[in-house]
Amino acid sequence: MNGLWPLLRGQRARVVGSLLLGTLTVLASVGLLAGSGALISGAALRPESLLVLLPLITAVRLFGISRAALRYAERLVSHDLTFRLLGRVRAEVLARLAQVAPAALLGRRGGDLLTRVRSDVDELQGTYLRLFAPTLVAALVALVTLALVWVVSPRLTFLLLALFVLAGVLLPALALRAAAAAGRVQNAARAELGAATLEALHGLPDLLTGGGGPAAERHFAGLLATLEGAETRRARVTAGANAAREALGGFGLLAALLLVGQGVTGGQTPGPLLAATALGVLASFEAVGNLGSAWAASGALHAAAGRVDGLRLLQAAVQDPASPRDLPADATLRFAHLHFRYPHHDAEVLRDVNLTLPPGARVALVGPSGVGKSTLLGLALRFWDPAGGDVTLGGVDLRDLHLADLRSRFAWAPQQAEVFDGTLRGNLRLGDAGVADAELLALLADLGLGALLARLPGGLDGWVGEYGARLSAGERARLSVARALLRPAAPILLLDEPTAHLDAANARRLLRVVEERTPGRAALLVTHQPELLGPGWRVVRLGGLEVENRSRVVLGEAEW
Ligand SMILES: Nc1ncnc2c1ncn2[C@@H]1O[C@H](COP(=O)(O)OP(=O)(O)OP(=O)(O)O)[C@@H](O)[C@H]1O
Repeated sequence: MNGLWPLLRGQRARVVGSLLLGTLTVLASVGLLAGSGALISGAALRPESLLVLLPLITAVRLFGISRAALRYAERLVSHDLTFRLLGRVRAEVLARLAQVAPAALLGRRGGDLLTRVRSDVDELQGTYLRLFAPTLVAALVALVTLALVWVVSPRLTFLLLALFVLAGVLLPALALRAAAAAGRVQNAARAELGAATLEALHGLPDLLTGGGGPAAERHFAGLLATLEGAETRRARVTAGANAAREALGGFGLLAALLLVGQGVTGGQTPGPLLAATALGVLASFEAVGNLGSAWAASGALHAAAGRVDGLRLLQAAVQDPASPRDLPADATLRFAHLHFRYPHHDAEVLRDVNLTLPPGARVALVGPSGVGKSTLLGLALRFWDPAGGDVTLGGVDLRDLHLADLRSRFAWAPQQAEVFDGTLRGNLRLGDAGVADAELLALLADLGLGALLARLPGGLDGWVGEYGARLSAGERARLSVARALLRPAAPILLLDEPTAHLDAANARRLLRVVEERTPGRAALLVTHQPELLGPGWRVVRLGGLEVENRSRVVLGEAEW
């Protein structure tokens, strides 16, 4: 349970309250059954003395009513605790993902991340309800039951202790061991199924048209068979353990009848205690029996905690400085003798790159595919830190600036334009939440998206679909540029191939809009179509045609 205890930090009052209520609920059940047994046999043995039984009648009623009230109160407290726990874990995990993105998340499978963030975190919400509460309540109930039984029959106490250990510790431990391998297979198959489903849904058109359908079907059939096999093996173990536990409870009942019965026939024990003890013992197994499922849950919870911790422990590629410097007023961006290689890669992507982007400058970055143009923009945004040389803003090293401050200086339109499943307006307002509709409409018209507005049912309220599926690639790219243009406070625009999906007329139009709408702001634009640029642009070639020479930067040459 070591890895799971920290989840409960700061919740001591609720944990203690819920444990007390849970224990009292089970003891009320034990009291109800034991009291009823004593009452019935008392009434049968001495029907004439009903008055003597009055306290017992009251106690039985009290146990009956209080059991429901206690259970209700216990559920309120424990569920409140559970939801607090879930809220905290989810917030922590999402905050961590935001800190380490994008570098630490690249290369991780989306489906696996989704399973961790959703299913594993959901699983962890059961830490208290499914593991801690039943275990601790069972221990407390067992102690109280053993103490009460000791008064009636010390011999029965020892036997009951042995049965409790068997039913609550040995049996679950054996069951857990027997089901462990199946549990591991089940977890792995579930994670793989989640990832494969997401990938298959995403790539469905490619699978259908590229003939990959049968292979994908076989993969899914294999995974489902593995999952089903593992689930069946676990279910068999659970069924066997449940049957054995019931048998132990029945054995406890028989032992109580036998041992206390001897006392009753010998005259040392009052008759009504026979039924009271036997039924009380049976009721106490309710709590001890729950230990089996608690143990079974413990495996899944530990696995989930491990996988969630895997996210919590992700190392960010860049850190916020301990004492950040103030943002400089000057927005000159400079790469000086820059070297960079991606983590876990030997080859340098950028080697001795020098480039200055003064305020208001327009620089177009060109060069062969894969030479590192997008990477350079990522370094300006400090997604990674350079391996050598430095990147400065207004003369201040980026590593000395608060990350949020630094990124507030850039308006970025990435190469893969990210469009969220929502309305056109919602997507545009990511750039500026307060921007008026009239301004949005004017910008869309400027960018040649008037036809999209007219076509999309609902106009600005029109739904763009998942990842902008209802838009063309060129429309998505222009939407992304519009978003960047709607961040007027950012003095530097980073535009990564915004014209890649546009025809020449629309591409020229987009570049003209960028120029007209960003007076005084600098722009670093990655493009493979420098011939479309106006005269205000300085073209910089990153690398030569040979990959070996790709670090050579030629500044300001009129190559086209
Ligand atoms: N996250 C990453 N991890 C490892 N290598 C990467 C990563 N991203 C890019 N690369 C590699 O770094 C090199 C530069 O990639 P980059 O995307 O910067 O090139 P580019 O010049 O923008 O290319 P293009 O013109 O095709 O968009 C490529 O060889 C690419 O394979």
